[in-house]
Amino acid sequence: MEIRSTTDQDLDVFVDTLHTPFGRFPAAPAEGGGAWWSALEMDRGLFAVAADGRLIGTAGAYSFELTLPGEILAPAAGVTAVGVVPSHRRQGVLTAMMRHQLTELRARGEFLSVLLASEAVIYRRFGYGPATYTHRLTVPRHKAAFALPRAGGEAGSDTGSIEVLRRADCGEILEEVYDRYRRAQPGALSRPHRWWAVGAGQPPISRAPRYIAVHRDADGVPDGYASYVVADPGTLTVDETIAADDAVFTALARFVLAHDLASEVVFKHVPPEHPLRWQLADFRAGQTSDEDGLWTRLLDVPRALTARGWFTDGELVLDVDDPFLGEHGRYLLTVRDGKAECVPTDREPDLSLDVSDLGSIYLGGTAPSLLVRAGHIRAHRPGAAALADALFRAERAPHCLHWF
Ligand SMILES: CC(=O)SCCNC(=O)CCNC(=O)[C@H](O)C(C)(C)COP(=O)(O)OP(=O)(O)OC[C@H]1O[C@@H](n2cnc3c(N)ncnc32)[C@H](O)[C@@H]1OP(=O)(O)O
Repeated sequence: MEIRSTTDQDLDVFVDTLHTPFGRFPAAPAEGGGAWWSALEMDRGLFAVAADGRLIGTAGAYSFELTLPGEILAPAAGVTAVGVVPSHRRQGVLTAMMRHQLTELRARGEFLSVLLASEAVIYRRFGYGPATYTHRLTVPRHKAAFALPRAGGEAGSDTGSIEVLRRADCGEILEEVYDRYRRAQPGALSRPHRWWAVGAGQPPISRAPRYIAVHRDADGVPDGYASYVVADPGTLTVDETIAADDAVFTALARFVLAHDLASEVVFKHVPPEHPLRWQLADFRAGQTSDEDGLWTRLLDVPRALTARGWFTDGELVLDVDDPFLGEHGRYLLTVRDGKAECVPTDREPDLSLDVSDLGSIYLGGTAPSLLVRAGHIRAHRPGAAALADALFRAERAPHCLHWF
């Protein structure tokens, strides 16, 4: 078997080969727009080729920016389009592609790789760990009354307005509002202009018909939107709610929850620790289901740890094992005034962990102490896990709703 890079000329055969592992045929492009694969970066793709020349596997990567805690924007490879044809599964094809890809990413100078996992059992062995989470919230309309927030506060006061547009008429607004939002949201990914231009991905990037409730501030500047559609038997599904702040999110949520002829509203992506549930008069009104979002992999531990912002001072010695790449490092992490230094050390470790666990705690969405309790991370002294919790926390829960 051989792993080879793809070029633009390979797009059709790449898409065709990729669909076989999923047992599906490529769907017709969404109405008036491109198919999701029109955003593929074919200079970053890989084919696995069998000894007889047959194409048996694919993998790709997008060039994204990931927002790290502290509103730091870092380049991140978005691994995608991974598949091995059913006749050649469990023979190490994916393992060979992952090894090749990680080596290539490092050669390009990248230090972070992220993905959305089709199955949770696949990627930990390659050093990825679940790092962001998202909630699907379903609210029956008859239970959708809001409690009046006693203290008022930011979430209670909206001075803006909402207008309903059609997806086809407001692409530029969506692109602008999303871009402003993602720069301030830890765990969010950029949506390169190309995605919007070709209508790749899922709604509202794709041109599938959708209504867009656009929120504007008091000066008329768009600062949020909810992309939605009502389908039989009266389910209003919100693809995503993007908001500059809590007040805008609340205004948009109130708006869709008041939609006539909808018997229930499904918010596909509500960030963890979101106040919406607390704002409803009936605390049990919404049913939530949790999903993992972004899986993160560190390719250069000191670079990744010094890149993000920090919110508490402290010092930790981390003993990091990377079994897939056969590497091991012990680092002294020192945080002062929002910035970290990370240097090799011989000091006794505070925590021993696998690089996939470091990926899980990196964006602040998974408490290190949780992984200590789960038996993943080993704490070598009392207080080490609590200190790690305080250090790794982000300004708010990381969240990624970009599908790729
Ligand atoms: C980011 C994305 O694109 S997510 C999309 C991922 N693709 C899919 O889900 C499409 C359908 N599935 C597939 O194409 C394949 O089964 C893949 C890509 C998931 C795995 O490819 P394979 O070539 O079979 O993986 P490979 O042989 O290298 O497996 C390595 C190890 O992972 C395990 N493994 C791989 N996939 C799975 C799985 N789906 N479930 C359980 N174990 C798995 C293997 O058993 C093996 O374990 P071992 O080392 O203990 O023997």
